[in-house]
Amino acid sequence: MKNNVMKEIIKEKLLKCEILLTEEKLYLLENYFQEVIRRNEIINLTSVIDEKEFAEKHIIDSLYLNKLFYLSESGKLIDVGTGAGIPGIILKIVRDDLNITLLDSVKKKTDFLNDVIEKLDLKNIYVINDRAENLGKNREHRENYDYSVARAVSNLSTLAEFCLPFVKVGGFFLAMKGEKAKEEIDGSIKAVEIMGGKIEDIISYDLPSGYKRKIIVIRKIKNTPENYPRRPGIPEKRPIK
Ligand SMILES: C[S@@+](CC[C@H](N)C(=O)[O-])C[C@H]1O[C@@H](n2cnc3c(N)ncnc32)[C@H](O)[C@@H]1O
Repeated sequence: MKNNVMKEIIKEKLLKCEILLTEEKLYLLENYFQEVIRRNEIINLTSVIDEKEFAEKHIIDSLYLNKLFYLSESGKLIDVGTGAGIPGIILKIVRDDLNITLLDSVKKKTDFLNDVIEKLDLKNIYVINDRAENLGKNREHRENYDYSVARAVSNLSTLAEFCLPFVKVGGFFLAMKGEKAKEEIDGSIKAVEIMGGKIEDIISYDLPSGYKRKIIVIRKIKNTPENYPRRPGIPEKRPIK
């Protein structure tokens, strides 16, 4: 079985980034990888199926969020457009204390996430099948999280409308982005402001093979106006400019 190979690959890459994990956590990460690959034959979860690439582009990238940004103990986090559970499932594996909600609009993906959570016996993690535009209006979720995160979902202007309504005033929206983050920031200033956010920091890092990544840290400084997010589809069709 390839299991141990993946565990060693993850371990070696983590060491390069000075991230130390217990054998138990490495085992869970390896099992998560196996589950994604197995289900990927039936539903399209990721185009990254090579072990080394998966370890770096998905696992290490998600763990950098935990390494570089202080996520408070027992904080509540929502991963918007989580897909196969990235970064949400990976964060949950290393952070028992965080309360994590995984949101995705595709039912096949949320079914997969529920299966994985059961198989890996993860606790304090919840899955919701809905669109961000709908859930952001729901009183139980609106301005109810310390953090919202999103990776590879949309441009930053649209993401501000998807993600900031979930965040309490004083909390953060963390956008995981690639090299072109600067251009995206320029096009999102108005949307961030309208949604009640303020760009506070841009954290840059390189993955072990040199891929350039950024975390855009947006603090929620005032409530999101009631009329946002707009109807499903509108934030993507007509991003605020
Ligand atoms: C390219 S995938 C990225 C998945 C994962 N975050 C990652 O980094 O691999 C984008 C995901 O966002 C979801 N998505 C797109 N728009 C959404 C919306 N308005 N509400 C909820 N989920 C959405 C899609 O279903 C898809 O699973």
